[in-house]
Amino acid sequence: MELGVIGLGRMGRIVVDRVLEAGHEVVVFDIDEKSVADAAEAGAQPASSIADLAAKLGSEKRIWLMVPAGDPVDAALDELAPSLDDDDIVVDGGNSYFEDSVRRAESTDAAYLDCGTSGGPAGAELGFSLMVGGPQWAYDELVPVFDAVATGPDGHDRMGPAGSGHYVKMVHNGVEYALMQTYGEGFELLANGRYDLDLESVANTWNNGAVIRSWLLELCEEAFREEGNDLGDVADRVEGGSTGTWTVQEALEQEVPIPLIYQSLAERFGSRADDGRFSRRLASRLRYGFGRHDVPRRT
Ligand SMILES: NC(=O)C1=CN([C@@H]2O[C@H](COP(=O)(O)OP(=O)(O)OC[C@H]3O[C@@H](n4cnc5c(N)ncnc54)[C@H](O)[C@@H]3O)[C@@H](O)[C@H]2O)C=CC1
Ligand SMILES: O=C(CO)[C@H](O)[C@H](O)COP(=O)(O)O
Repeated sequence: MELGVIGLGRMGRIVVDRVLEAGHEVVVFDIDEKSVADAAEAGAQPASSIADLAAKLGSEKRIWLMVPAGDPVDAALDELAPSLDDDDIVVDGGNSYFEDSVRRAESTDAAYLDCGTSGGPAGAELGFSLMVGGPQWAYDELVPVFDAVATGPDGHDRMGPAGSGHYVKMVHNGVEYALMQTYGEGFELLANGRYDLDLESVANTWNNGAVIRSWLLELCEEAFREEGNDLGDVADRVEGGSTGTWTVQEALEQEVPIPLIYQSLAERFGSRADDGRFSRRLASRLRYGFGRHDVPRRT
């Protein structure tokens, strides 16, 4: 198969590498020329613009967008629009708001797949977990690409119609916020409690057989190993928040109580007052662990 990939940052580049590795051909574009040159060196065919990428793909285009959510997705779709028709397929693998994806699916001539992507840059070696919404035929057609980008055939599935992939990913991120918050609180109590504990050792011990073992807990272990028992200069400031905000807004609309997820989001907002809470400093460092997001540091 031949796949066009637009957006070659932390995530898009992994899509390119994994699809190439599986033996497919890849045409790439990014507004950053160096990213295009780097991907070309890895074996992809470079394009000089989105129109050029579409032209290089010929008929029955399969295109994966991995650009930041919001305006960049609409900008890319606007540029693609003159080249698309109903036997083409566009995948949005970013963290788009699900209602935007429904709108885009309705207004794009191509079949549109909204694909929630989990695993982060740090998960590249294993492959991602992909939650896909949109037409069944388009999902079926792209199974070889999803097999390559995901952990394998079990790492992806069609969730339902347009919007459902990004909806499931939105809720996934709400869960992610709450898990990070609860690990943060537990370690904050241990850090300030009765015993002088080695927190890397605690995390390691928990990761070996404990009920609460998980990848996020492995990333806690990594954070203590790399930053030190007191998290060094990691600041009490947790960035991000859009996907958690959408989750809470949706829960309010559906009248579903999700107090833990709401409280985790509130903690992030509270962190912007910078009063030095350990739990939030750990949450911030974990965002680097899985997503390679910048860690604000104490000055
Ligand atoms: N980093 C993470 O842990 C995860 C990120 N995501 C989502 O994946 C998407 C991409 O994220 P990252 O790769 O982390 O971001 P990134 O900032 O590392 O890369 C984005 C890339 O898109 C390019 N770009 C921006 N506008 C463009 C346009 N109009 N045309 C072509 N290229 C354009 C940028 O130059 C950059 O190379 C986002 O929606 C993000 O929320 C999803 C799951 C995990
Ligand atoms: O989707 C992700 C992980 O699953 C991304 O890392 C995302 O950026 C995290 O969300 P936020 O920026 O709101 O913390």
